[in-house]
Amino acid sequence: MKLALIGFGQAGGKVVDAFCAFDETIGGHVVEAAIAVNTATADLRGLEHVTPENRVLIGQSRVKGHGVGADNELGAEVAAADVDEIQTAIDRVPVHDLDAFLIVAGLGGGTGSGGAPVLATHLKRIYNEPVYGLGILPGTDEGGIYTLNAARSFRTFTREVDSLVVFDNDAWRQTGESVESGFERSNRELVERVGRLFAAGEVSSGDHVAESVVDASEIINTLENGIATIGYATQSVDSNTSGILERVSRTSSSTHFGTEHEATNRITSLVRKATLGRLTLPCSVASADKGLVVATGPPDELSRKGIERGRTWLEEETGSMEIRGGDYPRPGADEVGAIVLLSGVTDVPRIEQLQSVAVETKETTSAIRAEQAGDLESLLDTSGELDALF
Ligand SMILES: Nc1nc2c(ncn2[C@@H]2O[C@H](COP(=O)(O)OP(=O)(O)OP(=O)(O)O)[C@@H](O)[C@H]2O)c(=O)[nH]1
Repeated sequence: MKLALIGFGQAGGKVVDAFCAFDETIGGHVVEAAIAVNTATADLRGLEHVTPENRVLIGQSRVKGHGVGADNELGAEVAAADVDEIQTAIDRVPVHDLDAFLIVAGLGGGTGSGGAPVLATHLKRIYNEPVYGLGILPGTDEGGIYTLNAARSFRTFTREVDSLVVFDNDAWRQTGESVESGFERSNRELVERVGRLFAAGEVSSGDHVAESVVDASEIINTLENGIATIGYATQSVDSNTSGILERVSRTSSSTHFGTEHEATNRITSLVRKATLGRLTLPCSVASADKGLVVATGPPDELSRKGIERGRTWLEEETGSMEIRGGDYPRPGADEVGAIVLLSGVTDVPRIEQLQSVAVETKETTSAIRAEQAGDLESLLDTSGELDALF
């Protein structure tokens, strides 16, 4: 399906940039427009795939292009004040070709954390197309202020979008990695999942169209409310071998049975792996309200029976009757994959932990501020011996 991507803040811009690069690599044709919004000039300058006219600097009169320094209330204020500048860039997007907007932001900082929910409210007011969010949670070691920002933004962003796909930096961190290379790798993992999911609903007329190909409306119907998470698993197949097997299968029914059986089992097992492996936001799968199973790979590997079995298995795991399934054929691909989208998830330990640390941070910060005000007053107190100048 066709998306207008809007990256808000540094993380948002970088992820949109990586998304565009990935979309080009796989020929996904998902990105109809890519816009980056920031309060920091330097962050916008670093982007490669967002055209200069689609880089929108906001809040110049307040922060002079230096960012909002993790103050997300200021981020929200600046976004509300300059929303017309963002709209000018969106006005250039051919909205009639769009299936949805996707606003991407790191929720721990200031600009994206505060600005993304403001933009979501604005877009919902103007357009009929769904507005999705892609929110990145900070690592637990980033400190109280990032956690507090993320918890407050998460609450607001979830309320303002049609669905918030969440990526937890904490769950995707690897030991021994520098922050920068860690982000680069996480961003690749993130855009691979989100990019392939949306590309599945964008099979163009020239592509091989399978019988049960996923349609944009199935993604839209799955992403109807609340919080969403994505799982992905792949297995290599030798495209030459699969071609040979297909040729052999035409002449030998037992080989045909063997190959089909293998393809069915492969897809079913990949659906399980994608669901039970690392999700973009780890959660209890049973709490999902809706789901979508997409099998991707060379057309002759996409067993309908496998998809159906995977779909039924996910129905049992979630207890939901709204699990959709389909395929995304990629002729010539050398691997088969399963993408699992779970939406409306409600049992998410990481969110509960984020919220309780945020509440603690808020209480501690207020106590420190009150104490500091008292301490300063007593430091300046000269028992009436000295007067202030004015
Ligand atoms: N996954 C991922 N997370 C990132 C990346 N860059 C920053 N983050 C996370 O995003 C949060 C910080 O948000 P930023 O986007 O840097 O901040 P900002 O929105 O530009 O806001 P200010 O810098 O305060 O003006 C932190 O929690 C980081 O962990 C990235 O490239 N990938």
